[in-house]
Amino acid sequence: MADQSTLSRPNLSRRGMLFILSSPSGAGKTTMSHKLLGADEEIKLSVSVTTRPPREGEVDGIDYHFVSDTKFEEMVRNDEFYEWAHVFDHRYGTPKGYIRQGLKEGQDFLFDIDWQGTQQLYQKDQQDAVSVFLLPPSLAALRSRLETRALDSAEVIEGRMRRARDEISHWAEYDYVVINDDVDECFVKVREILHAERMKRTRQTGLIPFVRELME
Ligand SMILES: Nc1ncnc2c1ncn2[C@@H]1O[C@H](COP(=O)(O)OP(=O)(O)OP(=O)(O)O)[C@@H](O)[C@H]1O
Ligand SMILES: Nc1nc2c(ncn2[C@@H]2O[C@H](COP(=O)(O)O)[C@@H](O)[C@H]2O)c(=O)[nH]1
Repeated sequence: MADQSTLSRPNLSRRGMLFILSSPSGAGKTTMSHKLLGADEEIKLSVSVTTRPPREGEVDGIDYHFVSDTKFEEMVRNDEFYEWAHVFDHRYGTPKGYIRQGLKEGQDFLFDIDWQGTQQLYQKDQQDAVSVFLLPPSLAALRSRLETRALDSAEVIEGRMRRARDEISHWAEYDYVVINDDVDECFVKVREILHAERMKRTRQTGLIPFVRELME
């Protein structure tokens, strides 16, 4: 009979992480999020609630929970958000839902949120938060990405370019900064951060049996 110890792979147990991606609009958070979610089964997207109307191709419940102003107000009154903020002309928020319980069970969550939301998450739960700021290679590249994406009106794109300076001014508040010039290279870097952070000693909550025995 096979030795049981060779059948199960020894693993450390740990708390989950709040893995945050922020950037000026158009720098590539959604692109990186989709790649991470496709490549890593251990991380789940925190689906935000927004009063912004859906863009072409966006699906309610998958990309966002799209709600009216009245519904968002009601959720604020009922204290249903982990964090929320005004971004551009709309409101966006992270529903509390299953996050606290998930973290205890070792579930990692991916957040595509702005600097205001990031600050609020750090105030609530500094130990579990890891933040990455994505920078475009230049402002010209950022504009070109928003125009090529072709999902927002010229007026909205101008508004987002005006807000870019404000968003970028918060880059130093983040744990990591990565330039998204080449998509694949940027993805490798973001994934390396995620992998390294999972192994951080301070996140570990349990020792594998032989280490525990040694420590007793
Ligand atoms: N490294 C890159 N090189 C060229 N184009 C890119 C790169 N990364 C992303 N893009 C493209 O730029 C556009 C904007 O990317 P994306 O939607 O991921 O940005 P975002 O930061 O999520 O924006 P928003 O905050 O508005 O949701 C998309 O069309 C995407 O395909
Ligand atoms: N503070 C929060 N910011 C959020 C949340 N969900 C998204 N966002 C940010 O809003 C802008 C615009 O997003 P878009 O989808 O309209 O382009 C972008 O910076 C997102 O990161 C949230 O729950 N809280």
